[in-house]
Amino acid sequence: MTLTAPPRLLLVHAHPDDETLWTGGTIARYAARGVQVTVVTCTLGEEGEVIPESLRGLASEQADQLGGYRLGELRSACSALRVAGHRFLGGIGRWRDSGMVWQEPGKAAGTVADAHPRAFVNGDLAEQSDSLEAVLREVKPQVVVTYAADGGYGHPDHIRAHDVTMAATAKVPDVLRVFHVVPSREAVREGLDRLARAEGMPFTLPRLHELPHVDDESVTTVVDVGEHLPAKINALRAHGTQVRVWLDQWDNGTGVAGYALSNDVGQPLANTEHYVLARGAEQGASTDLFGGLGVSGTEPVSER
Ligand SMILES: CC(=O)N[C@H]1[C@@H](O[C@@H]2[C@H](O)[C@H](O)[C@@H](O)[C@H](O)[C@H]2O)O[C@H](CO)[C@@H](O)[C@@H]1O
Ligand SMILES: [Zn+2]
Repeated sequence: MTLTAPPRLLLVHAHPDDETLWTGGTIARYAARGVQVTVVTCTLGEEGEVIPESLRGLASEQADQLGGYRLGELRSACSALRVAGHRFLGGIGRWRDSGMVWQEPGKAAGTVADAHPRAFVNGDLAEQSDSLEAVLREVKPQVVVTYAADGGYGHPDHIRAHDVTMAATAKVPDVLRVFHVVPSREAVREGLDRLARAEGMPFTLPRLHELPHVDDESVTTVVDVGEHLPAKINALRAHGTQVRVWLDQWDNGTGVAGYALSNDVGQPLANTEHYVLARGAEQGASTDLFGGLGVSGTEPVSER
């Protein structure tokens, strides 16, 4: 019997919670198919806001212990999604959450956080790219996922994660495909319509233009994650300082699910996650990150 190594997927995310918010269904889907999934997180999320009143003392401007707490949330979420391996870029604590960039009239863009000496966006891009390259050469993923050049919604750490990933993967030829995870306009629109019809959602219902989204013509790959939404919901719940989950009649399997971050803006949970192929062969990639690569072991176990 010849043993072949399992297919390998590696995802690069900026903060603890992004792996689930952006790609939780995809991770659960491929892990369930025997794909070895590795998540690289670039910071500990130290500058995040804190939803539960009882935990607000952890915030950076108080005890500054949120990073350590979010480490525990991340581990629980990775377990719920069946992540096989996790790394912090440059090792745990190397890079700090840079904070959100804000623009006050007459003031330069930036935050107190991004003046921190370890702020991710202030780090040396070459050092950061070398760190990721080392992980890529160790893990040897066929497929890598990160954000598009705008970071998905403009957060400076997300933009830097994109830059680091594109620089590192360009130096590792064994990476057969690089995808950018993107918010599909149609999926966001349909999800907001579902939330609008549901009763009792406790969040502010935004309009489409208030949520990040891309034109669906740019989407190359639509991954069906419907059967893995329970795992994604459990992982979202693990990130309790950052996310609140709302389920409407979910137990009958046909309900409506949504979530909100600390800004209390409702966002839909969709049955699909969407990608733009940034590098590699497009043939076969329309519904499967590994489609057409001839990498066995990514089809459902029942179909083998
Ligand atoms: C999903 C994500 O990237 N979250 C980041 C983000 O958090 C948001 C930020 O605090 C914003 O000001 C809030 O309105 C929003 O609700 C938050 O989700 O930025 C944080 C600071 O860099 C980061 O820790 C968090 O993971
Ligand atoms: Zn983030």
